[in-house]
Amino acid sequence: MKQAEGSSKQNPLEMLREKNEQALKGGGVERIAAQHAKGKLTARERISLLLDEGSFQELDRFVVHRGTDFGIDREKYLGDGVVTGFGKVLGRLVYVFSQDFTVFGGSLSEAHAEKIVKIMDLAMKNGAPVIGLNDSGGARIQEGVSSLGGYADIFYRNTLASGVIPQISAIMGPCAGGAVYSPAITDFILMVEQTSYMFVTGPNVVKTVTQEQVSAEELGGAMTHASKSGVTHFACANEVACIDQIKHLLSYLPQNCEEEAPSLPYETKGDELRPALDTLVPENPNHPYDMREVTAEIADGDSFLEVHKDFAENIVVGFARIAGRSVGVVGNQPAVLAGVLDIHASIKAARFVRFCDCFNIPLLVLVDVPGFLPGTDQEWNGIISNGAKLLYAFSEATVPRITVITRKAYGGAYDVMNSKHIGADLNFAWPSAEIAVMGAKGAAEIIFKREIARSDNPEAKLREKIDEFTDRFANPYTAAERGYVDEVILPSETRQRLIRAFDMLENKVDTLPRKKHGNIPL
Ligand SMILES: CCCC(=O)SCCNC(=O)CCNC(=O)[C@H](O)C(C)(C)COP(=O)(O)OP(=O)(O)OC[C@H]1O[C@@H](n2cnc3c(N)ncnc32)[C@H](O)[C@@H]1OP(=O)(O)O
Repeated sequence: MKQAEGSSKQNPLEMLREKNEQALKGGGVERIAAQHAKGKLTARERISLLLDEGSFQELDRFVVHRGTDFGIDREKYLGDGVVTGFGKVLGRLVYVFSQDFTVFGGSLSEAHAEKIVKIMDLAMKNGAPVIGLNDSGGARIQEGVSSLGGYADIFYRNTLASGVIPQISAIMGPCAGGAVYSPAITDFILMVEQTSYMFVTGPNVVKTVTQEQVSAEELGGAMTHASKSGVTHFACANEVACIDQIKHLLSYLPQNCEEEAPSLPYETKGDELRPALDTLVPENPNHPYDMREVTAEIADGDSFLEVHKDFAENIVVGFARIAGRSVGVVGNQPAVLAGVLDIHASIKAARFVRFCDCFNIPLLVLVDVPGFLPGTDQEWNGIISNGAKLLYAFSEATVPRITVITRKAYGGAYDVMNSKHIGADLNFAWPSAEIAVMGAKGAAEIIFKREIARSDNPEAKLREKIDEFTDRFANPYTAAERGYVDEVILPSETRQRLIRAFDMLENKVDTLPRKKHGNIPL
């Protein structure tokens, strides 16, 4: 379009070009250089890595803040510290917001919040995941309560969207104060090692209040939250790895709660037997083995994506494919604490089970559990209500659910770990399975206490009673006689059975009693 002769009005196309150029600069070249110097990418660079090339449609590029206090009205940046819009990841629609630390430290103003809310509302109406790339100094200090209101608007939507569309948060810089509660409500959190941190109160406040001296990294860095608190599901070596992980994760998930997860094409070549499984469980029931090896044998190729890898390692959770189908795997891990269930393991698995159930992802549960962890620490910190979370999560899940008992299934933990009694669809057991109230030694010591004490040779008597108990209960057949186990199978045939079983359960329909919502023991 030509500018009218003699007119001082700027050519409208030129004006748009200039505005676009200005918006792309964010907080300016110096701040971008400072961002790069910290080993961080800019908001826009992150989006281009995440989305399929050319698929990004930005919204609200020219939004500016409306603050007036402390001279902030003299400093405005197009976009106001967050880049928002939609695009495709591996050909599927996603909504994204990416906070721009170069503009007021990515802090959240009322306008910034409105941009995020807009894409969240669109995502809800159109049934597609929201991905938040967080890099922010939190509430825009100059805006006061408008900013706090903006956060609450987001928290509210995070909650309403929970279980409707997948929500994924990547933490790629600071995320402090109340700001942490948006990611915390989302389904998965990923953090970048060394450049990101999350805490409700930072090291300075901690020092003032508790006199503890702690660095930001130690207090709320990626590895801290991956291993100690369990707040983050993935700790990533760098931003590129983090974004790759988001894409990988999305490939297992449906777009929303009404859809099925995408299946990859699969054609059996008749080679589903896995002979290595026949010798994987050690003969000595007290010797460990790695449940991840079982998963690797059962799943397609290297499809197992472990979630929460460094947290509560006595239970393993993650996504895998079986004959192309996306499944959620929960497995006790005999290689760590003998696979015992404790508070953290129960919480970790319960949240994962609930995610899978929200999003129609069938569950495969691998059981080798000696029971719940004893001790004052566990009791005083609530193993009762926390263990109940896992029981509740399994009991409530209506997705196809299959259990394979590889070895121990003792006591209450047998019931909890997706037993038939709490609604599992099919339960298989390996011949090495021991389904009993407790281990043979503990059981013999209790029920034959007097007989052993009276014996001339208590040690030999105990041995005899252990053998007697082992013969009677340390096997899968008593449970199989009652139909609590549907079939005792050869370990090598597990994958074959699972392919068939998940196929059979493909059209499963199950409903819960009508209610507003249940009351999970939080
Ligand atoms: C419901 C939510 C409630 C909350 O969010 S409560 C939390 C409120 N936020 C905070 O307390 C954090 C305040 N910020 C900081 O502590 C630090 O800026 C932070 C995030 C650790 C980053 O430190 P540095 O990497 O050294 O960067 P810096 O301090 O030079 O900041 C870069 C630019 O960003 C600005 N900034 C950071 N946080 C801000 C905020 N919350 N509101 C307004 N502006 C903020 C800061 O002024 C600086 O601006 P400039 O580039 O010098 O113009």
